Amino acid sequence: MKTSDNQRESPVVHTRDLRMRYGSTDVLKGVDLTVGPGEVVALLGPNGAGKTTTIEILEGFRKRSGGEVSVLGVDPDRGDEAWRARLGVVLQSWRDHGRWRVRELLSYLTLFYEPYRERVFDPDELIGLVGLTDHADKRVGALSGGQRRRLDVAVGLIGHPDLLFLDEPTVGFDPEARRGFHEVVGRLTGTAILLTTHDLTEAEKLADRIVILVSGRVVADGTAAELADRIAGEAEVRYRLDGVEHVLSTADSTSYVRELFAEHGEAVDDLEVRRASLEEVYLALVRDSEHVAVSA
Ligand SMILES: Nc1ncnc2c1ncn2[C@@H]1O[C@H](COP(=O)(O)OP(=O)(O)OP(=O)(O)O)[C@@H](O)[C@H]1O
Repeated sequence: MKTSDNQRESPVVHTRDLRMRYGSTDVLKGVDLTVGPGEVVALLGPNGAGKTTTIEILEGFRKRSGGEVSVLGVDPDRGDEAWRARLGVVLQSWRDHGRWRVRELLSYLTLFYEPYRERVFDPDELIGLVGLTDHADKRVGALSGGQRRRLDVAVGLIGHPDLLFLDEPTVGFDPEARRGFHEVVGRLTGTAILLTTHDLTEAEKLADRIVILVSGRVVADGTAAELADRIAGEAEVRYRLDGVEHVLSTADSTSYVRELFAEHGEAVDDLEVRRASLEEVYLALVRDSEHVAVSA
């Protein structure tokens, strides 16, 4: 679903001036965050920026110091079981369930969701979706790190959540497992997702919108392309003409390429148009924001 469509409906997550203080340290300094129905939002930021703290407040695991928070229309500090059953949570690490078997655990968890949800996942369907079919009868404690993480994702999804929190979901995945996970997320429909990650390729691939948090403040919020426009209005165009390589920067690469072909047609070879990568955009925004935070 497109961001513009989502924003017309009431958001599944909405915070205004969210604040968190540990002792005398302010770690969230007025965070405004919105996630629309079915929207996938990536929360990025350096270590210690406040991403996990934000997610834990939204999940109802941590009590905020100030500001307004609504998750699925409810203040997380007052969320009941029925509210919790609409959420899926994949934390950074779980330490429980080692003696359970994969299918057994997921089947058991459906019992919690069934009284509240119209639809829960069939455990075997979900096991297939996360690529654990060959391990369905294994004890959880005997899974590899990556297999364990796939199970974590399955645990988060079993109740067919309206909103799924994923805190660094693919840490420890091999490239194939990561791709498998991205496919799983891509196939989910009707579930809004708020994920944290340090993998910018993952953020760009999965997210409709990217929110960058630095030192407890949102410093950027938009699609990857919108963020790129903020720091770099120009794209780099490379091509080869009569065997000679040309490289130039232009603010209107579409018109440039159109004119290039109109003039030279098939003589143009190896054409490449490159905008700033999300990594370049991210590093520039974080650098600027940290500079402002230090000099303020
Ligand atoms: N229980 C706590 N008591 C005191 N300070 C805390 C507590 N939990 C987190 N902090 C501090 O709050 C700040 C934000 O931490 P948080 O875990 O939210 O950051 P993060 O953006 O998720 O970082 P990372 O990318 O490293 O996971 C950090 O400076 C951290 O040391």
